[in-house]
Amino acid sequence: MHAPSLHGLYAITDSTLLDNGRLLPFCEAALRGGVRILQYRDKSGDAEKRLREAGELHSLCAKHGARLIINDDLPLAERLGCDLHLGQEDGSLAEARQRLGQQAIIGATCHHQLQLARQAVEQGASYIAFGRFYASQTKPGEVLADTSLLQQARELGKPVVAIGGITLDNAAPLIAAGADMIAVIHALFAAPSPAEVERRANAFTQLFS
Ligand SMILES: Cc1ncc(COP(=O)(O)OP(=O)(O)O)c(N)n1
Ligand SMILES: Cc1nc(C(=O)O)sc1CCOP(=O)(O)O
Ligand SMILES: [Mg+2]
Repeated sequence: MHAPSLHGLYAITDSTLLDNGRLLPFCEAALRGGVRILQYRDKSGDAEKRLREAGELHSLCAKHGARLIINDDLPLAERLGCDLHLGQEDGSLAEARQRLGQQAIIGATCHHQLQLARQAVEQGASYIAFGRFYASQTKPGEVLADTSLLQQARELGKPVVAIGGITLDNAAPLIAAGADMIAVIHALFAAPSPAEVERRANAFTQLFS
């Protein structure tokens, strides 16, 4: 597999928005629209469903030259040979790096704190994610991150992700401030059809050119 480009639109799935058979067609539309990093984020706790869906998405991503990042679940990432995203309460980054190997992408949630990002880099994170930048429908909570954080985070030498309430209308200042990737759920997948997901993915992707 060629080296991944940690740049551009980072799409994240949502089990509510993508239920009733929408997961695969909507994700394939996002991939057609230019997504090269897709995160499987499922909070159901249904291990059988998670294994099946993640496996299907892994094959789909391979077909499109994209990477599949599993949220929260090191054993699932290890089993499928996928990449991983860990939050502050999701286990040890160092252990994940040791188990998944040097080639794996392992991302870390750093909220709005550079100190968390420094620690994550020391423990082997491939990218550092900050948020929320705007009010999020998916994950309501205080908006604490701002664009100056992105500029400072660049000095840590790892790709920087911005997340939280990002839409086509508010993404540009984050990219201008130094976000290498913008991670999006609602503004991408709360769409009425795969065609609209593809159009939105394409429009987000264009913001990076
Ligand atoms: C790219 C990216 N950034 C941040 C998060 C949030 O991770 P976490 O804080 O562990 O919260 P959950 O997503 O697990 O609810 C993320 N998933 N992806
Ligand atoms: C999963 C997640 N983590 C966040 C953080 O701040 O760490 S915000 C968020 C939800 C992102 O979804 P949307 O694009 O719909 O706002
Ligand atoms: Mg988590």
